[in-house]
Amino acid sequence: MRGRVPGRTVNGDEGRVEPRFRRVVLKASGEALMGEQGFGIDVSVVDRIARDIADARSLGVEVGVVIGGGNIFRGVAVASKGGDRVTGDHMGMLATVINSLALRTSLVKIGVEAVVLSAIAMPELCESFSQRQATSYMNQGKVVIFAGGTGNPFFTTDSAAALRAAEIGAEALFKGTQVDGVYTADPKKDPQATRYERISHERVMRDGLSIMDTAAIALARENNIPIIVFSIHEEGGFGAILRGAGHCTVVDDDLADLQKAKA
Ligand SMILES: Nc1ncnc2c1ncn2[C@@H]1O[C@H](COP(=O)(O)OP(=O)(O)O)[C@@H](O)[C@H]1O
Ligand SMILES: O=c1ccn([C@@H]2O[C@H](COP(=O)(O)OP(=O)(O)O)[C@@H](O)[C@H]2O)c(=O)[nH]1
Repeated sequence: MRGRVPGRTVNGDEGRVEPRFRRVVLKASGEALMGEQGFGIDVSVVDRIARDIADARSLGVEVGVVIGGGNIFRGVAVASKGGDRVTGDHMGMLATVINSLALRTSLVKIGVEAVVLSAIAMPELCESFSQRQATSYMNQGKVVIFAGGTGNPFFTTDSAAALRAAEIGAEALFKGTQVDGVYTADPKKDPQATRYERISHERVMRDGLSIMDTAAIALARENNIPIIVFSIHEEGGFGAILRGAGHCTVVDDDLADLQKAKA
C-alpha cells in the first residue's frame, strides 16, 4: 500500500474508482480556517473544505467531521498566562462550535445535507451529540459535524475525532493538518526531516512524533482505526486519497514493515 490508500477500479468502468473506505471521520485543523488572516474564519477556506467534503460524498463515502478551534482560541493560551485552564478549554470548545456552524453553512450552500451535533448542549444553535443520532444521520448520508470537542477540558479535538470515529464505527480517521504527513521530526523546525509513507501507531507514540496527541493515537490504535495524515491546504487532497492517489502518511498497525519514504 506504500502510503497510498488504494481505491478499486469498478469492473467494466475504468474511470470510476470505488473508495476503500465507506465511513470516515475528517479532523480539520482549526488553525487552517483562518487562511492568511492570522485569526478567525476565512470563509473562502471553509468553502473550499466544504467542496472537498462534497467531493468525498459524491464517491459515496459517509463523512463525519471534527473541526479544531485553534483559529480562535486554545485553552493553553489562557493557562500559559496564569489563567484558569478549565475556563480556557471551555472557550476553546466554544470556538469549535463557531467553526462547525461556519462549515455547516458552507456545506448547505452547495447542496450538501449537513448537521451539527455538539458535545455541549446549546439547543438554540444545534442538536446535542448522541451516538445513536449521529449514526442515524450518517446512515441517511448526511455529513455530521461533531462540535464542542469531547465536551471535556484537558482534551483536544484530535482526541474528539478519534473518539467519534470509534463511536460511529469509522473505518479511518483523516487528519487534515498543516503538513502533508508524519515526518521523522517536526518539518517546520527540522529541514532535514523526511516523511513516512506508512508507520504504525505504536512507532508514532514511541518516537514522540507529535503530529497528534498521544491520547488520540492510543484510542485509534485500540480501536484498529488507521489515521491518514494529509495537508488540509491541498485542494482536492481528501478526495484524491479516497480515490487511491494523493499525498499522505498512513498510520496503521496492520502495516507490518515500517518504511521511511522520500519526501
Ligand atoms: N513528526 C512530525 N511530523 C509532522 N508534523 C509534526 C511532527 N512533529 C510536530 N509536527 C507539527 O505538528 C503540527 C500539526 O499538529 P497540530 O498543531 O495539532 O495541528 P492541527 O492544527 O491540525 O490540530 C504540524 O504543523 C507540524 O509542524
Ligand atoms: O475535547 C476537547 C476539545 C478541545 N478543547 C479545547 O478547544 C481548543 C481547540 O481545540 P484544538 O486545540 O484541538 O484545535 P486545533 O488545534 O485542531 O485547531 C483546545 O485547545 C482546548 O482548549 C477541549 O478543552 N476539549
